Amino acid sequence: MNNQQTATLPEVRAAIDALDGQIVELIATRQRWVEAAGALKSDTQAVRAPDRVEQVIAKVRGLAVDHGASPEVVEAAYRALISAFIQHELAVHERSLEHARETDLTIRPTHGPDEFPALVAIWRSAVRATHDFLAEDDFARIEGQLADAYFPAVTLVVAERDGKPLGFAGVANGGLEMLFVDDAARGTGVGSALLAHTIERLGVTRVDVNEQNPGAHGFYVSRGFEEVGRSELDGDGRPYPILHLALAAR
Ligand SMILES: O=C(O)C(=O)C[C@]1(C(=O)O)C=C[C@@H](O)C=C1
Repeated sequence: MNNQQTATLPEVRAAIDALDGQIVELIATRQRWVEAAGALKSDTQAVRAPDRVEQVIAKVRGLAVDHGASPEVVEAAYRALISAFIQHELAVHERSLEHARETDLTIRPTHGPDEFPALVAIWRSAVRATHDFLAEDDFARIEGQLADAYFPAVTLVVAERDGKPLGFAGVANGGLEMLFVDDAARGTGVGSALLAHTIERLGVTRVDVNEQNPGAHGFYVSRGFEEVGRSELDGDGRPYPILHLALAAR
């Protein structure tokens, strides 16, 4: 093939295919750098960096002119490219946040009665957010028994981040008797980390959930539990139906 003026259509297409190979190779290299940028940024607004997008567009329009390309084509191509890269970078950024959240969590045995007030506060915040079916006097009754009766009856582990307790779980005889996460820390991996710890280290295979708490039910089912039974009344004989879940054989 000699030049664009004398080439046949198959030759033109072969030339375009060869160039696409080079362009995609360059896009792959660009992608690695964009991923590096995503991991360095602190929030999604920084990922989107609209000022930087305009800088890049101005720069490539100038380059287009220098090289005899259409600035409009180059701008349109780059806007599409960057927009796709932003979606990709947002996903990378989110994964790196998740990883950071998981790795900076510590799960440890409780320090004992000294920290029970902090754990009761977590319970209160979690139950207020998820157990709107619970009558006020039942709430007060359970709250009053946590430190004196419920905590001492289980192996109690606490999840903390930066030294601050954010959730706890209690286990007895292979049953997960309690797992609560401070409402402010919901969705940050605390519940998942506590559950994984109690399964892997404390031998949990069973958990009971209030039927009226679909969030908790969904949480356990999505992590491998299945329903094996139902009781009309809770352990104290009150009218809060309980679903019995067990870890499905793996
Ligand atoms: O320069 C950055 O900060 C990048 O993340 C790279 C890049 C790009 O693809 O050029 C991607 C996302 C931002 O919107 C800005 C620019």
